[in-house]
Amino acid sequence: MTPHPTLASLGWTPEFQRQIDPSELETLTPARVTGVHRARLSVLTEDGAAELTLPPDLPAGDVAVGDWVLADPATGRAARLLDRHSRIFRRAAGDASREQLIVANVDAVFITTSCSEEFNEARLERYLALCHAGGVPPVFVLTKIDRCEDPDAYMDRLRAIGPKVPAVAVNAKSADAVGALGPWCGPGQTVAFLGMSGVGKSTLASALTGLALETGEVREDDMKGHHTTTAREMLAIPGGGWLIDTPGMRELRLTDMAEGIDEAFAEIAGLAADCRFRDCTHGPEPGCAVQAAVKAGQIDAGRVERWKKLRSEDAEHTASALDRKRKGKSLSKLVKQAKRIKRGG
Ligand SMILES: Nc1nc2c(ncn2[C@@H]2O[C@H](COP(=O)(O)OP(=O)(O)OP(=O)(O)O)[C@@H](O)[C@H]2O)c(=O)[nH]1
Ligand SMILES: [Zn+2]
Repeated sequence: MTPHPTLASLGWTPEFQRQIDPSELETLTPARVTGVHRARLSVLTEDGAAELTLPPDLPAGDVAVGDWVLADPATGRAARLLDRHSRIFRRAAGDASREQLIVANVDAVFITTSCSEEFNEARLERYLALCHAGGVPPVFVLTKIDRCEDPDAYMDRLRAIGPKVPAVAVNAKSADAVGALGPWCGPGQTVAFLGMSGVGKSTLASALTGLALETGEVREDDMKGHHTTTAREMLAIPGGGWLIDTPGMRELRLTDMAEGIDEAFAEIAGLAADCRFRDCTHGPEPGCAVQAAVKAGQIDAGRVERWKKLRSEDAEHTASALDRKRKGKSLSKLVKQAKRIKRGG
């Protein structure tokens, strides 16, 4: 039988403690969300796994795996949602101003890529932007180094797009892989994987958790039997941490992401502040600090082009979503008017 977890081992920190009044703890219990269902949450508390109902003012869409709630054991309800320190989100369909939460309270995201044709700067920069937008520290994980002549060349390319992002190189199938990810998977730490299909995420996730995850399934038995600390979407890492592996995380598409772009391209965004014109397109106009830096060989021209492309895509995305929203509003106005006319009002 697995011993019951402590709050700290579940990822509870002083940051969450500060959000609650000590008197609240007389009746309420902190609980980590391990599954979000239509009207119900699966959680882990110091007493083990439990199911909570949702209060009317807390829709399931506002809660994500990884969140902390205060549970009321008397009613079996989630009484209150605590502020999260990080999240992965995408834009809600049709409304770019609304966030659709994917996961919450993640301490590190492993942006996973391999030493192969799949390696793509533009895509990795998008993943970085997604992490920055949600306040999640990224870590680069380069896989398949055993199949490559010169993994260092790939490491150099990673350093070029994220000089401050920690990077590790592994053979995901070797016994050392778990140790390489260890620094981010200590007690109470929560991690998740991002990356294209086939780069080795499942291989690494299986190695970390000791579960056979290749099939994307965890047997029902494991839920009821001995592994009471293991939920399907938040998996215990022996020796401490937690791996969040939700369908939402797996299905995250790169076109969904927003913001975080200027942080992923900090050195370029910083220069743009020095352009002569405030609305500089960083193209042919005079006094462009970005183009000047390219000419001086201080920044990479390809990277500037990718930055511009991401920013224009982002602007387009936001504009079209706003447009749809406006159209939706005017349509509902028309419908209301029509109803009024019908009623003779
Ligand atoms: N030689 C070698 N093979 C690897 C490495 N990482 C992954 N593989 C193999 O590559 C294939 C795909 O790995 P997965 O772990 O399933 O990749 P994934 O990212 O989970 O892919 P999806 O499940 O489709 O998202 C498997 O056959 C792995 O055994 C590595 O570092 N070295
Ligand atoms: Zn400029």
